[in-house]
Amino acid sequence: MQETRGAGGNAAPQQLVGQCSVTIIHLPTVLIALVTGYAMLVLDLFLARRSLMADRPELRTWAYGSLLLLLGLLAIPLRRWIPLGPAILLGNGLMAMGLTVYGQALHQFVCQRNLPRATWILFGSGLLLMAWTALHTTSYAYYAAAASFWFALLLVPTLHVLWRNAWKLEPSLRTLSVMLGVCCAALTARGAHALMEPGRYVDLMQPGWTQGLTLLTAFLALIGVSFGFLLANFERTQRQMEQLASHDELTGCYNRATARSMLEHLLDRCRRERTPMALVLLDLDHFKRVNDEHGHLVGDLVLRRFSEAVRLRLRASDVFGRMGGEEFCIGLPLTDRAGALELAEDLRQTIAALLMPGRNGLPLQITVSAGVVAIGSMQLEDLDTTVELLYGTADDLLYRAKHLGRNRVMIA
Ligand SMILES: Nc1nc2c(ncn2[C@@H]2O[C@H](COP(=O)(O)OP(=O)(O)OP(=O)(O)O)[C@@H](O)[C@H]2O)c(=O)[nH]1
Repeated sequence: MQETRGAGGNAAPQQLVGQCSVTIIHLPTVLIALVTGYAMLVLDLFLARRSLMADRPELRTWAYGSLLLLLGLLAIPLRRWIPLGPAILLGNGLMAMGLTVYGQALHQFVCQRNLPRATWILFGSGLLLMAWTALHTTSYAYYAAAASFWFALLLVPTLHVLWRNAWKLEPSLRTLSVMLGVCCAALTARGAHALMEPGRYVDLMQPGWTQGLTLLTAFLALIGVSFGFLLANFERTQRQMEQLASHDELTGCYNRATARSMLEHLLDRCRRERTPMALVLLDLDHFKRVNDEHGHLVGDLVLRRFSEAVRLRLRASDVFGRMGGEEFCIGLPLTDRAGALELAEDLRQTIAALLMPGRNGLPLQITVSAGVVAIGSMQLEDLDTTVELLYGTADDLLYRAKHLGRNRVMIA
């Protein structure tokens, strides 16, 4: 920023007031700062992409969007050497393409969908409108207004998707949405101002404050959006790694180690609160046959469908884990013997009634056997009652259920 000082750069402050001094933003400086900022951003994104983002295609898309914006900014000085119309068309075309690519990356990240086709149509129509403006007018104010409204409109579908979904996803997306809103507002203000006061838009480098302020705000907000997007990607990667460490990838249940420690916590809590609990061990019957006759892919599908059906029947406080292969366990807080038996029997019937698509679309049915152990406050007081012991008892009961012909529930 600098101050215009009228005639005589060393004028005293009183004189400045008399001469109505105006604070301006020095646009060449702004441009150099923005180019430097975007160059660093592009470097950061391409480096982050190499180290972390082999499986984050959205970040790769974002890196290319930033590169397009950088090239668009670098194209601005071309106005010195080539006619204004083509120079503006090239620079603004690259920037608009960069914003559209940003929209594509955000759509992929937020809702796993591509940008609506209407946005690409908007991009193409805007390019045609800019070309028409270049042919029919030499007024920079019209270029500035058309480009600003075009850029702002290109952001609207992405803003819409963000406002609807960002609050449920990674926290960084919230600040990102606000920054994108600020960018859109700054561009709209610039477009409106250019139409209302064309005299202030004779040239991009014309001294003044509105032109510089709106440009600076829009592009700085976009840099903020980019860092928000990087952070959101890191947050998602971290969440996915935590999920992988504690959950079974195929079924989404807790894995064996996590289920064990959750059951320990459950037992401790029930012991402290003197409330009953139960443990159910479930094992699919003749699962080897399913694999042999229908193939492993169908076997995997059966495991997924089975877990979904069980999960639907459970409460949020129940602990559902895959202990290995086709064996699952359920920890039931606040559940006595009768309640546990009712649930296990209910699950057995639900699974027996499930129809799944087998090889060549043939219907496939499976059954499950269960061993159930329930403990009340008496057994909880006995410190020898451990998860190991409960698990061992349920396993013996499950073995008996298998031995007696499968598709049945045995309870202690
Ligand atoms: N498709 C698939 N199969 C699995 C997976 N984990 C274990 N299995 C298979 O599950 C089968 C378990 O077979 P068994 O232990 O003989 O048990 P079963 O055939 O169910 O017999 P019973 O338990 O006695 O009724 C094996 O063929 C394993 O290869 C998995 O993640 N996906």
